[in-house]
Amino acid sequence: MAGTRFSYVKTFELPDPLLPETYMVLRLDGHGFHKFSDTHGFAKPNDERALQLMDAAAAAVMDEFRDVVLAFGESDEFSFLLRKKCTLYNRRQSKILSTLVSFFTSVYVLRWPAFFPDTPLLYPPSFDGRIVLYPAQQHVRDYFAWRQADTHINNLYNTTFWALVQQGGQSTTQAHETLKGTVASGKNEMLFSRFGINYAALPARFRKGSVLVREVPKVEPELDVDAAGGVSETDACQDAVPPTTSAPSKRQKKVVVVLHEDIIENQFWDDRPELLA
Ligand SMILES: Nc1nc2c(ncn2[C@@H]2O[C@H](COP(=O)(O)OP(=O)(O)OP(=O)(O)O)[C@@H](O)[C@H]2O)c(=O)[nH]1
Ligand SMILES: [Mg+2]
Ligand SMILES: [Mg+2]
Repeated sequence: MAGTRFSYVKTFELPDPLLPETYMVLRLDGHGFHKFSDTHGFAKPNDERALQLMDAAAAAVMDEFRDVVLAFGESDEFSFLLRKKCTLYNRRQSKILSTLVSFFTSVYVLRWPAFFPDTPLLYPPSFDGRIVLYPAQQHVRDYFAWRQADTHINNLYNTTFWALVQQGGQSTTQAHETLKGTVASGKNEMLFSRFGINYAALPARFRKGSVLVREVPKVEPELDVDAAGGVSETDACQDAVPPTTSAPSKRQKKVVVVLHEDIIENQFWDDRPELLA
């Protein structure tokens, strides 16, 4: 259509390049998942199937987009770190954002039946997204620390809240009242003394969220891929290396693994200097 009298409209389309040499963090979040989780009967406070489905969709994003070097997920959100030198789509913001968010959403829908075999998807889920640029390594560290601290705060609150309701017989209004003004130690104590729950013993997935990185598997990957390709905890999400019993060799391929470990302290980052290279 170039050259027609209509083509001037193209000049209204503005470029939206992202600043070069900066870390890109893309965060997506389920739209109206309070309702979506209720409608689809998610377990409270944490639904393992739903969290695993989020992990599977995020792993698929990492398989598709090699510039994504790290992902962190909790609840209905996932954050993706794209490497500093990334030139994907010439760093056009709307192109990167819309493509990754729609890809994630498609995989979420495509894989739904594998994780919820007995629950039909009743309406289409959607995810919003944003990209934030961070100039320094410390910002990236602090960003991911912020999200993991949020995971812990929310999970401790939600675990105590639902224990008060489900085991303690309180109404949701009463449970909110009970928790008003409490600090972390108070909630831990309440969980233990009233409900016999040792918070630290709860699944790490719930307490720490999901951390996805590419790694040469330390052990033979458990190809726990069910009929529809579902993945499970700590597993290879990408094409697995051929089974071997020998030490990792150069021929072994990195795969996306799902971890549930601390990313606030230095250890995680010291072990993986390539993430912030
Ligand atoms: N029962 C249950 N609910 C969950 C789980 N994960 C997420 N949710 C729900 O999803 C919500 C996510 O929070 P938000 O993203 O702040 O809220 P939202 O309803 O998605 O609203 P917007 O993001 O603003 O569109 C939580 O408040 C829960 O209601 C889960 O594992 N189990
Ligand atoms: Mg949401
Ligand atoms: Mg959310």
